[in-house]
Amino acid sequence: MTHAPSKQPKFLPTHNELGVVAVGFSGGQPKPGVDAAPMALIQAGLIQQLREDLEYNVSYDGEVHNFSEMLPEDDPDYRGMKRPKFCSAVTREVSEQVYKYSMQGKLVLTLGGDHSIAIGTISGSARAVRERLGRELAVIWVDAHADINTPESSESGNIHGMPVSFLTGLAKDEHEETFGWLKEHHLLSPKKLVYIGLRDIDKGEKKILRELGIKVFTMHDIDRHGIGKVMDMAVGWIGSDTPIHLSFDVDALDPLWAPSTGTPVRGGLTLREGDFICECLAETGSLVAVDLVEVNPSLEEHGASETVRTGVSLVRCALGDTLL
Ligand SMILES: NC(=[NH2+])NCCC[C@H](N)C(=O)O
Ligand SMILES: [Mn+2]
Ligand SMILES: [Mn+2]
Repeated sequence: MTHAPSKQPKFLPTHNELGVVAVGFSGGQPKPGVDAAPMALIQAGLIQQLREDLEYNVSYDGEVHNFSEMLPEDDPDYRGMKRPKFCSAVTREVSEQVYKYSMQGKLVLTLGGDHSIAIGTISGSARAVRERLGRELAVIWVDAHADINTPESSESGNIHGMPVSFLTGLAKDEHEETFGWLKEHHLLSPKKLVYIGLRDIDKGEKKILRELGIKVFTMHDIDRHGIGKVMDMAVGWIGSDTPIHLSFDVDALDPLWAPSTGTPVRGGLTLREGDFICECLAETGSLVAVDLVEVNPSLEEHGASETVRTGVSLVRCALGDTLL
């Protein structure tokens, strides 16, 4: 295994074209405020830093999309899911935006929003990577949670706890307006998925993770092996010849570093461990997309600026800031 930073990315035609999608969406869970995260991150200087310090050529339409025009008149619970039509419509739109940037050979950064938006980001990049490169996408999902409930296994009905089940095809729906738009070319193989940081997994999710044989590095594994070894194993599992989408839920970090998030869980990653995960993935040269989700500046307000600062740091590291 080599740790040499690759200047030329493996799956992108240039090293500095970045497409940014700002998704002010909170409908995958009940707490308002997570929709304000993209603006908070941008106001903290994220995009400016990506342009000026990291020298990315950033494509960004200057808007945080809140998708209010997509709010359905009537959106009753369906199969236990809350706001199914709204989530489906928004993620479908996000999928198209990510797909377009990715087809242009740009690295895609999506700022959420709650984690349900990964239904859009990952389906868009999986499809683009298939069409542009003829390859299957791998996903590194960094989170306290597995977010792999099916509508039926979920105890909360919150769709931000379900994205991975829709993305792997474990959950499906025949109706276009409730995720039926997800087609084969949008999907991710469970063999190409690696979790890091888990520590709050629902009973039903444990069963699913075991049955699908998904690679999981829990906080216990990180304590046992150290984050360095865990990253070697994670990257080794994926292989050096596979495009990678990083989906980073800020609640993977300990609430000490990221208190302002909807479902905090104690006993998480340190800021350095989080940054290190991002650095290792930047180092692979295989990243094609990055999501940062679940920053909620209206929760634990005294910690909001710290959480935003953490988010900025994670994104900078994923985009190569700390590589020589
Ligand atoms: N993206 C998140 N923060 N997800 C938390 C999910 C919590 C719980 N497992 C649920 O399904 O409701
Ligand atoms: Mn989480
Ligand atoms: Mn999550």
